[in-house]
Amino acid sequence: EITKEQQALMKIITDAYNRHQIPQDVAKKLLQDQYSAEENFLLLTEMATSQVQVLVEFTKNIPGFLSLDREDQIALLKGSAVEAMFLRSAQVFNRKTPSGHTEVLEERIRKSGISEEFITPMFNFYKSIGELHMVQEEQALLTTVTILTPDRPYVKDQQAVERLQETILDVLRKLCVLQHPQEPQYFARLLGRLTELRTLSHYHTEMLASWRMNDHKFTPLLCEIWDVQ
Ligand SMILES: CC(C)c1onc(-c2c(Cl)cccc2Cl)c1COc1ccc(-c2ccc3c(C(=O)O)c[nH]c3c2)cc1
Repeated sequence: EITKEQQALMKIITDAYNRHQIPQDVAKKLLQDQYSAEENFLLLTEMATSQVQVLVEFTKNIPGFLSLDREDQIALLKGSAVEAMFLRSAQVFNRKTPSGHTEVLEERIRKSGISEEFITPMFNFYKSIGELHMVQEEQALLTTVTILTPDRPYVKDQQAVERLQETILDVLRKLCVLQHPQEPQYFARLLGRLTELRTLSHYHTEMLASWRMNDHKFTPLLCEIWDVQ
């Protein structure tokens, strides 16, 4: 079962995950009433930029992350940003509370210049995440596992990242058994979502290329993290 130090680790990560969220005044912008493709793209760009800032702050709270090589920290952030944002936006879609963000977020994503071939897998993913009914600890740990993926491009000390990731995977596996005793393959299903995230990340690269073809501008932070412009 989960040891004392694993409990402590899970608490640190879950508290950090809940603490670092998009500011409500930024999220509320989703509710404003312009719905042109241009307006939707600008709003989503603002949300993504704010989400990346939140992600950077969250990552600093992952025990051991700041002890990694500085360049590897950057490589892990760049390599996982899109996947972490898919997980975070999936949470918004599967939130039960009538924040109203769910409908407008879906509407804006569907009408922001993303081609149908990417929209379908994207919303299939959101649905498959919803069906997992993850508790918040599982969401926080799964995002952390995604960030600590050793084989991202340009990571030098993959072993160091692997050691950190294995520590988190061990806690997540035990938590899944505790939270879903009637579903022994639940942990495997969670890890299956990480494979789906990689595919979405490849689609995302093409989404960026097609937005740029139509002369869409990104913010400096997004250009840096996504190596565009
Ligand atoms: C540059 C733009 C156009 C872009 O490119 N690819 C993607 C993109 C898309 Cl379109 C889908 C998935 C991942 C990415 Cl990066 C995006 C938009 O990324 C987003 C959009 C929306 C949120 C988002 C919204 C609301 C909330 C929320 C709340 O309401 O309380 C709490 N946290 C939230 C986060 C995050 C990131």
